[in-house]
Amino acid sequence: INMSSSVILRVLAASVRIADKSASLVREIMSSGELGIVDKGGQKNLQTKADTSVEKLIRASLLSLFPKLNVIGEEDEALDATADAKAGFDDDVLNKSSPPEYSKLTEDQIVVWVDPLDGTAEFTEGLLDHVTILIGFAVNGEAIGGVINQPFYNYQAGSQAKLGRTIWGLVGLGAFGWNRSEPPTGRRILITTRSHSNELVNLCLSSMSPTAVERQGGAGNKALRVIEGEADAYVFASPGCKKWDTCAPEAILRAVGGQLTDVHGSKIRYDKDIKFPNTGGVIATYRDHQTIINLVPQKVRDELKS
Ligand SMILES: Nc1ncnc2c1ncn2[C@@H]1O[C@H](COP(=O)(O)O)[C@@H](O)[C@H]1OP(=O)(O)O
Ligand SMILES: [Mg+2]
Repeated sequence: INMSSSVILRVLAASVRIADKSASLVREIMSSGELGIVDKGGQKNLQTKADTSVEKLIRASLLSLFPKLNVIGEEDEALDATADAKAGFDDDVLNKSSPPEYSKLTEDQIVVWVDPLDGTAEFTEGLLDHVTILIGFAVNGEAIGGVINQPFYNYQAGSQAKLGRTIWGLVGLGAFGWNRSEPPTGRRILITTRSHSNELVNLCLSSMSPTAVERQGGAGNKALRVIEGEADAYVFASPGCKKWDTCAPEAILRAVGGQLTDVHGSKIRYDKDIKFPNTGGVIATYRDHQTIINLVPQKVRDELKS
């Protein structure tokens, strides 16, 4: 390992590898057929064996290498000392040079937001391409870097296709592992939740005169669809999403020039002592963010305070 790389690049390089190992674990659990589904209470708020095992793996691996990181995860599992911490470092990440603003960051300044399995409801229903593993990095309350691993990418493309992919990014450096198809002008495809909908979510969507509304699981998945040009905005007028759902997606969107904010257009904060829910909802775009924000109806603004 190149110890001359900045801390943020080393943390990212390790996280890319850790996310890869996590993806193998998720695929193993899926093929075992024993998902171990637990209802955490509320609307489609599920947990499986994959959520807990992956969170343990990510937490133990990161902390063994970088003990001073602040790691916050959805499942809040106790550290598992048996998790194999030797995932290594991704060379493609280490070979980049750090943007100057982050070159002097120290471990203790980085807050890591982990969603071990985003799109759990869809995972249990076999909608496998909606599932992602999210590792996001925040500094001074801002999402600056992240990894999105899609463990079942290509699962319908035949047995020759390589299963799974990793997208990673850092603000000021860019994001890697994605492909954009430029959408036709004038189109407005909105993408939103399929398992956490309600009247307010639907009111917001219908106020935006969409060309079409797509309903898919996962915050990571929906952000990727926006980045790659399959949808024009991810719109979720509900407080159900948490910081670990949005940190990595927001950082990667920002790294490619996009935005992810609440429905008021205000930045989401990721400080280590912040409350978990994104009470102001979520809107993400690759471009023309303010155009979408301006279409949010007053009732939604009133009900979703930042
Ligand atoms: N009402 C809710 N209760 C629990 N989790 C929610 C709720 N709404 C959204 N989420 C979380 O936000 C993410 C994005 O929501 P959606 O997939 O519905 O668009 C989901 O993957 C889910 O995380 P997770 O699947 O990790 O539990
Ligand atoms: Mg999630």
